[in-house]
Amino acid sequence: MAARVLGRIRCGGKSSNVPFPCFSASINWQKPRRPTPIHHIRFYSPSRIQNAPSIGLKEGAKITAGTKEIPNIWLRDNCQCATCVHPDTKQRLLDTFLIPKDIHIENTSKTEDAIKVQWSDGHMSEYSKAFLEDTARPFLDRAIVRQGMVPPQLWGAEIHDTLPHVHYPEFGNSPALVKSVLNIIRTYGLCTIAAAPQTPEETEKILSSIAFIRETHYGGFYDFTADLASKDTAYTNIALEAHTDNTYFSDPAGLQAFHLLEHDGEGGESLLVDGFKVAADLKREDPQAYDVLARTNVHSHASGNEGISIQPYRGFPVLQHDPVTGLLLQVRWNSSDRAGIELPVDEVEIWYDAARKWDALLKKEENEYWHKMTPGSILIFDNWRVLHGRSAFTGKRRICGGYINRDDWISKFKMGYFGQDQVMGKLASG
Ligand SMILES: C[N+](C)(C)CCCC[C@H](N)C(=O)O
Ligand SMILES: O=C(O)CCC(=O)C(=O)O
Ligand SMILES: [Fe+2]
Repeated sequence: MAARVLGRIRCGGKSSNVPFPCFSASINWQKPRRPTPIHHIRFYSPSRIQNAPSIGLKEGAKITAGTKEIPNIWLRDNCQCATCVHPDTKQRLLDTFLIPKDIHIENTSKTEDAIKVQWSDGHMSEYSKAFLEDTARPFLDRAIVRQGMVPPQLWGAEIHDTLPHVHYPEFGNSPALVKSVLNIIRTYGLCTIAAAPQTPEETEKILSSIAFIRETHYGGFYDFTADLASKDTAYTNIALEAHTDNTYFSDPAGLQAFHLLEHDGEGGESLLVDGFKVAADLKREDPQAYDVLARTNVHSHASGNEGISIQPYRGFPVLQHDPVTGLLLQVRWNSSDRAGIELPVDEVEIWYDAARKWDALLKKEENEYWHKMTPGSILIFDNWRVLHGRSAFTGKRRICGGYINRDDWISKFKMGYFGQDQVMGKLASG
């Protein structure tokens, strides 16, 4: 039976009898109903938030939010009481598919900021007004807490004069330090911890208080010089153009940290570029090139080390957007680690033309922030937004630091910025 079902699956446009199902893009259910709307680069701005939809009760006992009727199955499934959601683990205890298909409201009572519902299956639920209001907000507003969005401050070379930083002696290694650092990074894409202890041990402790440090084929917490300990140009003294790290991972590290511990030679200046700012420039100057970089998947690899060739499970565009809200979420750019471009070979020039424009903007003097790192100053930046590089150098140059996963630092950021109650309150409806 299973074989017959598989046999009907279309594979690469043809019927296939292979025992492994493979799905081609021509299968209808895979097609989005509308093409992805990335014709606009959007950044979240609080002024865009619309007024809360009004919550009402409709004849036939339906709860309404604005003009929308909230389906009873959704409401019952998202009851937040202690028998439906485990109070400690916050996981659903309710078996959704035991809810009768014809579940309906027997009775309601309204207080100032909540609605109590008596269900036809005998259960009682209470929904806060805020919870119900969120259900009918536009997707972009609903994504704010979930995606930890704050209005970004875009910057160029002028950030030199006002480099976002916190002063370590003011905080020590405390939760307040982490909270301030993450708030700054979420806004600017980077933060420096000034006057920090100049040891790898203390640097590791500070980074670990954000979240655990990611292990990669380079190790965990890193402490490196130009000795080719790993076969990657980072471990040489040659110049590195602006890039994001880990383009060869399916899930590139979210944060990256550098703490220069020593340098006794010349050069080795650090370069930082705000990828979101440059994306906004490209969008304005050449929307078509922007679109090509947003839609063309590119592959990447890390293959220098014996027995290793890391490649992501699929190609990703240079400018990665949320398919529903259109928000720019991630920049992936490392020309050194680039592999295949997912276009028919006779069409790849389209990508090169677009990438050339992007590259030229990245290299504009007004977008490049150059500085020399010094011991005691820990630089932490958002590797999904800010590109980094360095000039060639001589002498011994030693840097320590680490990677932190995107989901882990955003979790920490959200808990600090919005607070546990808001984050939990938006799980179902936000
Ligand atoms: C940071 N650390 C020294 C560990 C490694 C650097 C790896 C650099 C690599 N080409 C990339 O772009 O990801
Ligand atoms: O040496 C530097 O300043 C940075 C090297 C680099 O790009 C990296 O380690 O990811
Ligand atoms: Fe790098």
